[in-house]
Amino acid sequence: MAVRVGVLGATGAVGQRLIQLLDPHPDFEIAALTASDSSAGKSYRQAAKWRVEGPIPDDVAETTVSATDPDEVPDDVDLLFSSLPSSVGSEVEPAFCEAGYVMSSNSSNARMADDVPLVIPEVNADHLDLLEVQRDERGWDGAMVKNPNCSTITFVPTLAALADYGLEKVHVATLQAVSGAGYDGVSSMEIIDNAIPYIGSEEDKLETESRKLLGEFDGAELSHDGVEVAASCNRIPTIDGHLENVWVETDEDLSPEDAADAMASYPSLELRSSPDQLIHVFDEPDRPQPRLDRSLGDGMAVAAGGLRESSFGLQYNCLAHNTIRGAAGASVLNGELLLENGYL
Ligand SMILES: NC(=O)C1=CN([C@@H]2O[C@H](COP(=O)(O)OP(=O)(O)OC[C@H]3O[C@@H](n4cnc5c(N)ncnc54)[C@H](OP(=O)(O)O)[C@@H]3O)[C@@H](O)[C@H]2O)C=CC1
Ligand SMILES: N[C@@H](CC(=O)OP(=O)(O)O)C(=O)O
Repeated sequence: MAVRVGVLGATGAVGQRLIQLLDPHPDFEIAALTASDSSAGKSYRQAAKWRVEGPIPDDVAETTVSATDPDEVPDDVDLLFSSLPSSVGSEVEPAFCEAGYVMSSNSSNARMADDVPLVIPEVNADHLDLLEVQRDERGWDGAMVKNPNCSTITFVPTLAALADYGLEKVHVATLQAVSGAGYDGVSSMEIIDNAIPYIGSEEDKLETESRKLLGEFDGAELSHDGVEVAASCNRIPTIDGHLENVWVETDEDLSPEDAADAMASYPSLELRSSPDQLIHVFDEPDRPQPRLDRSLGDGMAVAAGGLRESSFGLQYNCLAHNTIRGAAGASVLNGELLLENGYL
């Protein structure tokens, strides 16, 4: 029987992607949609400005949107996907977990909390057991797992593939699509014929979340990895797909050929939304590119290319679809991991 799920922030850009992924999902059934008080009481069709490709699923379109309040979500909903603004998430997500709901959240609040697992299933699925510590410490029947920032999700799988060579220092420069800022985030006058070398708080997220993801959980505590990460984040006028330039210094010698093998053979998982191949490695020096490569693995794969030696160690480019692998798809994958691990 399908697990009954709800979407918090269902009318937003990421909420719409969540609905696209959850509506046909064989293990999940959408049973609640929430948004702000101004949307509550309206049908989803009235409340949401639907901006993703394809129509609103019929059953979703006529569902009444609720306020984002634990009392408004039916008790028989077992799993919530949250795509709320982080300022709202920090207020309301803990209340849902306290009320007994298990939550897979995409919002950035609490990602770095010691007792909150920050998970990319292919990289650190074992961190999910931090939920036992979380429940002990917070006295929750529910639970909260987070996925990382979309730019973090793009480069961390490639680092995980190289971890056996001993990661020392990483430099990463991003070229981020406008959808990452949300529909109203960057105006056309700002971004057309332009690039903006600043995205608020983004660099810190890449530098800190990556070390948490690559850290070790000993069953009681999570230690962050010691790799040094420096990030520079830029907004460019693509619609979807974050492209990143990465330089990696390792303890052991690492040739571009060995790095390509390590990435191409890095295992995917057998969760429903896992891509068959997690990291696609291109031989062509001008790939990956956002428009051509963001939909690999239905938007759930990572692409890498341009692997070469540089005076700062190995250099390469990587790419992922920011609103699928980097946001909604990442939350769904964590939901599937929660299901597989008996948390639902
Ligand atoms: N866009 C992207 O690519 C990515 C976004 N994220 C993160 O995901 C989250 C959502 O982003 P995005 O979908 O772009 O944001 P949007 O602004 O498009 O959507 C926000 C959603 O939250 C609801 N909401 C806003 N204020 C409140 C409130 N006070 N109480 C309850 N619900 C509220 C909105 O409802 P209403 O329609 O009624 O206003 C809407 O459903 C953010 O934390 C963002 O940082 C992460 C990665 C990528
Ligand atoms: N800041 C990201 C999107 C985002 O909302 O990230 P986060 O989930 O860390 O808030 C971007 O601009 O592309």
